[in-house]
Amino acid sequence: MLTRLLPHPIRRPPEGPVVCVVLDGVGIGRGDFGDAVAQARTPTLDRLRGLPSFTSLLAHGTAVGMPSDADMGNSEVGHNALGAGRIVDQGAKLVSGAIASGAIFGPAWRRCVDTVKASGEPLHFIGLLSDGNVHSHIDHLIAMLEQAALEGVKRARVHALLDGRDVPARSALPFIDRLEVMLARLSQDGRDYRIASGGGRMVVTMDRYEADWKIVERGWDAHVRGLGRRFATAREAVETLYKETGLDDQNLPAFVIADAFGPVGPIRDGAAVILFNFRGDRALELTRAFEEEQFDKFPRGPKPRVEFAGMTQYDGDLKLPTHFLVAPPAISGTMGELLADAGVTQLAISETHKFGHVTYFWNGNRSEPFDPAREKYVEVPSDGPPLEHRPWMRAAEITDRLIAELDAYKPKFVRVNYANGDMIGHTGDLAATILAVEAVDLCLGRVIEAVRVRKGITVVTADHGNADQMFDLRPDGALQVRTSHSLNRVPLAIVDPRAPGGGPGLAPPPSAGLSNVASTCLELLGFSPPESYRASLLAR
Ligand SMILES: O=C(O)[C@@H](CO)OP(=O)(O)O
Ligand SMILES: [Mn+2]
Ligand SMILES: [Mn+2]
Repeated sequence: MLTRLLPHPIRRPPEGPVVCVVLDGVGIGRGDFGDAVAQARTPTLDRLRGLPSFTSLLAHGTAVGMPSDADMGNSEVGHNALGAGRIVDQGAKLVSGAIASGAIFGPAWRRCVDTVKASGEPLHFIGLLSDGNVHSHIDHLIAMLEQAALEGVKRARVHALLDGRDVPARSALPFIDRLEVMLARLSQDGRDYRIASGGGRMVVTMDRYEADWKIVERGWDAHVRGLGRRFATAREAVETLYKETGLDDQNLPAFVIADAFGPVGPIRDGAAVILFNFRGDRALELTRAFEEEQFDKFPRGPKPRVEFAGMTQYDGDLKLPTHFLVAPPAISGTMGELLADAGVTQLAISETHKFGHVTYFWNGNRSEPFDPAREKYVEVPSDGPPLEHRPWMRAAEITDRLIAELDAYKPKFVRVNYANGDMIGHTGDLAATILAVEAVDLCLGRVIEAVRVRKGITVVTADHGNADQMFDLRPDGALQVRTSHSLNRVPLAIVDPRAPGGGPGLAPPPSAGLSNVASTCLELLGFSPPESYRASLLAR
């Protein structure tokens, strides 16, 4: 049953809105030359640091439901924690737990294995080949390959998406080598296990929020139809493409592995396909291509009649995919749902790259509004790549629209995501990332002022770090460009012009993290947070 929000005994909501601003990928770094946030000119952030209502929050590891504190944060777990007000065990943890207990090899796995044992077609695995633990983990793939061999599956094919975004920029080869050793070991006793296709995750298969279906089409052509440039091995593909394009893993073009008989692993009728990514945003479009009868996003060709399973269910509203190996994190009673139930109008706004972050992730991996009459979701269309050529992205347009909606739609609660620190941080381009942070700071200043004029409160935070750490120190002492998120803490500031000093006093509980923000926003809106939520950051 849904908890009802009750009025707070003492706190009164402001006359205007409460606006929660998520500066995606803007953490608190070491202030050194590799910290693009520290290097940027940020008068607004500087001002926030001087408020009594400024603190820092944990945004990685167990504080956001990851298996360990060595795991960095990411947008999914960060926005889940922000929206749900609790720490929920996340995909990374649920899947490794399900492997340890064997629960992953349940009914959906059975269907796949039985299908290929009956047809003689291969069991196909598609997913991100790294140990980033943001979308996937290579250990999960290897555990499933071993189990398949144990259960007598004769043929398996891996369609390997190259990462370089949650792991070092050119780290594909060690992962490929590790997989090849495993595949060679399993290709005995009449078994035939091989890599069949692949490509860089940002250009092949892993699009999100329908930013560019071409990306999925490239993957479909390579994985399903066996169409694309042919190589004898994945190592040869990657080495050749490095040399020819100069690109890093995330942007390498698609490739197909072929032998004397042609492509080794097109996906044909009678096969089974497991999408082994556990995170949904970049898995949903390929899932739709496999599951939807009517499909017009790209010329799919005849839909292969295959048994399809996702690592988990990626969308709880759309029930996609139908079959999945591991039950997704159960996240209900998010602050969006409670506010909708209480009749509070809400606006969620971002540009395409992060649109689902403030809707789908914020709402516990559900894409639909709870009450369309009281919620407005605004997507500002993003630019195409290369994003580092436009580090300001759509920050100004988001800000224009947000301010316009404060008067037109008059929402009581707003959540907005600025993508720049994260999306440009992922390119590894330090100069562009400094500009990205400056663009966001300028817009943040505009938002705070617009909210102040309308007698509202602004809450500023971030979902994880990224721009705050643009280099890693390698063991040999050399610097290496860092394209992945950081493990740093993130800022939290509340601007409430009613309070002396410009913001309320804070009393953050020990190890306060992103999951403490929802209660804080609910209190600022004049509600008592539910018992099940983590404590508010406000001093009593
Ligand atoms: O781009 C993505 O998919 C991830 C990194 O893998 O970034 P974020 O969690 O910020 O969306
Ligand atoms: Mn993010
Ligand atoms: Mn990111």
